Amino acid sequence: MALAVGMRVLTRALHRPWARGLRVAPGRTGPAAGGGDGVRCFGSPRVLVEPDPAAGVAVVKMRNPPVNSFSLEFLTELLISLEKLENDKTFRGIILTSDHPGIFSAGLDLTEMCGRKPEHYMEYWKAVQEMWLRFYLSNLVVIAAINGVSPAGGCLLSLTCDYRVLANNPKYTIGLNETRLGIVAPFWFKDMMVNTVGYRTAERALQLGLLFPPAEALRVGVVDQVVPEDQVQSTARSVMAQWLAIPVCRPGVQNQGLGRAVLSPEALGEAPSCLIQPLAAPDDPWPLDASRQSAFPPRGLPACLCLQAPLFLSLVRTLVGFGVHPKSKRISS
Ligand SMILES: CCCCCCC/C=C/C(=O)SCCNC(=O)CCNC(=O)[C@H](O)C(C)(C)COP(=O)(O)OP(=O)(O)OC[C@H]1O[C@@H](n2cnc3c(N)ncnc32)[C@H](O)[C@@H]1OP(=O)(O)O
Repeated sequence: MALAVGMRVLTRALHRPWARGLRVAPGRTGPAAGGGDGVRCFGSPRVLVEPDPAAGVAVVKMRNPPVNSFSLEFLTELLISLEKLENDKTFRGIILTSDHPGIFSAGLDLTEMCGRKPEHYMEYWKAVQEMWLRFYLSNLVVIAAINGVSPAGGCLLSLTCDYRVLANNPKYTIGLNETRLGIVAPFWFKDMMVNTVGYRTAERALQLGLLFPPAEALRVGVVDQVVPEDQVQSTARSVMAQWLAIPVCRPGVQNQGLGRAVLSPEALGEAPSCLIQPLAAPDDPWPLDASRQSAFPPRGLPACLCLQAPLFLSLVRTLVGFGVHPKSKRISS
């Protein structure tokens, strides 16, 4: 299904340039609807924040219809909301969830990744990395209340969180399914998965592009808890209370060398360039660029998803040499 949707979205974006600015839902700007107990919600058109100052917690709801894909606008608004909460000493934790039960997030916005100028890819990719780094390194406790399907980038976002609660609905699959779209998950996606589920499970999951239904997701450890759909929020709240009972939970974990293993200072320094340079340098345009698709058409893949040779090499390195990347060594050591 994901492959079919990927093909459909990419084809549409390539053939209908007017559709590229789609999916912006009008929403409340600035201070929004009043929350419970007289506390006001705030946020932006695509991100709703429901603060609970008494608990020191804010619920951050993604609302970028139809599928909460990571458009540039959405990523920007999400990061602004995170920053606001981090700068407000009232808050120590956030619960990240979707405003549209059924879809947590469809991941990267496929229309941002084709038919655009190289500068756009650069900007978009930086925003994706920024999202990953900022959530992963946030000084707030972040609990994911996953109330819908969560493929690819949606899964990555949840992997940046300290704890994942998934609603028990067989439709709510989660995983890094990039290979099914004919693209390769960047090494830092892979590293996050390795950190979470272990080497062998991650290897198989990424190679086959597995999307795990809840029971399986719990078994392999992609999520920490599976609960009935109507208990996702309350469970996330109780888990949060547990975390906030620890005086220095997030920094404490970092200091113990747990959980944030991927991000050594060198990795942080390298992260932005290692993907942007190979993918968006002037002589190496974005691999999904329609004008370059003929260079490497792997058999069996749709033309709109064909990979360029450099990316193919990277794919081979990921799939065949899984674990030989220097950052994998860093994780396993
Ligand atoms: C080459 C280098 C690349 C490097 C990047 C590598 C890392 C990539 C990470 C990613 O995240 S890639 C994106 C992966 N995402 C997916 O595989 C999800 C695809 N979508 C789905 O499977 C389904 O849409 C859904 C999320 C399960 C929802 O299904 P539902 O039946 O409820 O809705 P649909 O009718 O399928 O979709 C509604 C609407 O939304 C559009 N859409 C879906 N996904 C995306 C997306 N990721 N980006 C942009 N738009 C998306 C879909 O086309 C429909 O649009 P319309 O046809 O209604 O206009």
